Amino acid sequence: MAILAVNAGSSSLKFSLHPLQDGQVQPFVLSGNIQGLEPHGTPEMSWTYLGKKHAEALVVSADSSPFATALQGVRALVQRLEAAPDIQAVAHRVVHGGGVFTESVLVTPEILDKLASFNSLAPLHQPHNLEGIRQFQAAFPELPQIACFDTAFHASMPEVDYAFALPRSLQDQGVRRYGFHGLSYQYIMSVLQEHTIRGRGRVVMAHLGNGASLCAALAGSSVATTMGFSALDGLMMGTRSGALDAGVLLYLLEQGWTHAQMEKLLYKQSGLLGVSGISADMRKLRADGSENAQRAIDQFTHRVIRETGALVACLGGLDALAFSGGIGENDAVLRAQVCERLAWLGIRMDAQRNQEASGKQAYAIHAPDSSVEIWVIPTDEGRVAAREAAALLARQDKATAQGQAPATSALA
Ligand SMILES: Nc1ncnc2c1ncn2[C@@H]1O[C@H](COP(=O)(O)OP(=O)(O)O)[C@@H](O)[C@H]1O
Ligand SMILES: CC(=O)OP(=O)(O)O
Ligand SMILES: [Mg+2]
Repeated sequence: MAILAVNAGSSSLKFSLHPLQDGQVQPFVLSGNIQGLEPHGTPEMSWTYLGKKHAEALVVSADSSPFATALQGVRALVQRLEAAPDIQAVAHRVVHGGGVFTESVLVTPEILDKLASFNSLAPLHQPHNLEGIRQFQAAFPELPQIACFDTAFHASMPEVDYAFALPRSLQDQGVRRYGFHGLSYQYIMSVLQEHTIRGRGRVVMAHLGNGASLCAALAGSSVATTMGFSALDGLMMGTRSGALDAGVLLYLLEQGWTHAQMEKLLYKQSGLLGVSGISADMRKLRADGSENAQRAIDQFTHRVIRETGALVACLGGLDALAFSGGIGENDAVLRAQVCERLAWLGIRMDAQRNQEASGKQAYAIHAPDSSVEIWVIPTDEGRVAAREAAALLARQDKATAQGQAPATSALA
């Protein structure tokens, strides 16, 4: 038996198949990624199955889109794998659970409708997430589809952090900070706590990928995060602006900008791409070497430093800092600059270990005299989604067994 995890991110579709042993989720046997999902893009699917690497270009038919083709590609792949364990459920990363879903749920048509009402709060993600659920439901109608929420990890945030300074009536309508990347933070936290007692203290986790955010955790629970009501707030990202003075939006409205133009600007034309005018991809900017590329990188780095300082203030100090996401896991220069500028906290990085960290599992990069531990932890949102799904199925089985118990004893 196994759980298939599907993670439709803003720039890629990731999938993984996790066998279950005695109800416990094992590391994946299949792991893959599809890039090229932008409109008119050419989806390229690459995957590793039982340790062997494969790649395939997917052909988008005239009546389809790159994203729908990608989902069909994953479906077809899992159906043709040889010796694959039977899939027991599909676990989907769903970015927005609003204030309603604070834990993973078995998807029903009513739940799907409710989740669709959050589409405009995460337009780069939520429609993709839900399309994934619909496609897999149609392809495998006998399998439970389980939604696992990015927002759920932040349900522990205190009101003083999640409330905006707006009239209470708006908060009652759900206008508040939710926070995202929760599956990633849940994973990073579990690995950190496995490796160090500091994971139970004051921790800042940096998920720096195409979408980027920071989370402050105390004793393993989220107490503050940089993303807000939508996945636009906080850090600068690949194509998203991050935190922006709301006055800019009022100005643009006054200038006649439409909702669609503003949405495109904030979600797709800003961030590293907008500032550099070159690319949203940190690797390309590092390789570019131009002044515009450097300006974008410097701004990105500065925002990470500035927001880390704010979260450390919320925590009243720092015991451990963890880097993750495509940039956090691989960009040693960014990690070094962030740690250097946070030296006032007693942070000391081991330069050699920082260079060695990329590609390793949970690697400590602090120097022996550092008062803060620094870790690089490759994230695995799929594994957390699979764990969530396995736990939900186990709870259901238990409830069913308990429901049957009186009938059994009555028979006896
Ligand atoms: N070696 C590297 N150095 C710097 N940045 C990298 C490296 N490898 C990947 N990245 C960056 O990671 C980002 C994508 O992160 P990822 O977490 O995979 O994205 P997503 O949010 O789609 O899951 C891109 O900006 C990419 O350039
Ligand atoms: C919430 C979010 O920004 O997700 P991603 O990093 O996958 O874009
Ligand atoms: Mg991501």
